[in-house]
Amino acid sequence: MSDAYLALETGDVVEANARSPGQARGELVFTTAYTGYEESLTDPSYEAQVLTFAYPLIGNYGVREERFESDRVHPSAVVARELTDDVAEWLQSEGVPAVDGLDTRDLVLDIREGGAMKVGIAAGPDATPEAAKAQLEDCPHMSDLTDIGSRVSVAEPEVHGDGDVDVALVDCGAKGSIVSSLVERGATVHVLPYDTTPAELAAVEPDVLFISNGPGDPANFEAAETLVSEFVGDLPVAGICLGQQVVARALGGTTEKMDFGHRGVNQPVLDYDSGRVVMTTQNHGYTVAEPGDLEVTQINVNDDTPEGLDSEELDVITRQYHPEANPGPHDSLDFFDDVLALASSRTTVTAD
Ligand SMILES: NC(=O)CC[C@H](N)C(=O)O
Repeated sequence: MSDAYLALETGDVVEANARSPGQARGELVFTTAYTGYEESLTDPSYEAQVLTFAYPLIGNYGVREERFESDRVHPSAVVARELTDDVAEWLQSEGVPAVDGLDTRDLVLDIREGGAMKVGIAAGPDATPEAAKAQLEDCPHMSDLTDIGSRVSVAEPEVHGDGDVDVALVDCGAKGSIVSSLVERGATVHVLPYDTTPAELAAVEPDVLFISNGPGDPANFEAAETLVSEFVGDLPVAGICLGQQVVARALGGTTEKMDFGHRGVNQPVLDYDSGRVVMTTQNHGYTVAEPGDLEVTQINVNDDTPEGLDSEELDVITRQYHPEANPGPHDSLDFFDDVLALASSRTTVTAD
């Protein structure tokens, strides 16, 4: 007997098994990643979304904290064909509803055809279809979550590492492995709140301004956009995922919502300069539509959307995918070397 219900925007109610009880709502998205469930579930970019795993078995190598990208689970609920007990117990302890035992192929086709949509979920002994529908009715649009940054950012600045290059990482929901990728390469990383002001940024005396990944609509990260507009040209600027979108918007570009986005660990990206295609990890539902003052240097082979933007004149480099590769292929880790090289060459030029 089913003890969980998913109410979809299509009007369908799907029955499932409750693996972690509770009620939730959010934007229903899917990832095709077959590994990396610990990293995905702790990625702050999934805040306010309900994450469906297209791969049928999730949890077959346990749950280990070393692989977490932040200190909590961010999707508001989790959907899979089959969750192992390890993952179900972890989600229960985090109070995040989870369901399995449904045909996730159908759900993924619904999302591919109808686009990312709202969902309401009710799971557990008292769950009813009506409760799931009530959750759906209360579900806001992603773009209406205007202060989503406050749910995922540090409240106070933090410093990590003790290197020669000072990176100001504006935390719009940063993954932990972005910080560690920079620290491992010899940076001091100043993790700053998403609403940092230009004066607060200047006080850090950074060598590079780096805008992190993060959840929701990039249009809702106006403070970060202001930082880029104010400091570009004076400081090298880098960004990952939401960071690329914010940087493009600050430099005269535009962003738009995609139908169902890119979420997985095998998204092919063509680099125009080298002619090489690399495999990348991705998690985004918005894309840069117009790059403004930036040049598109990399594109997604599947749909030609911009994956890398650059301005040699302004010392800007950004990536739409996740070069920190947690989880996922390590093909693009050299992005972090490129960012730090930009900062070091700037330091030398200024000293001369
Ligand atoms: N991983 C991210 O930074 C996601 C960026 C943005 N929230 C999007 O969905 O496109």
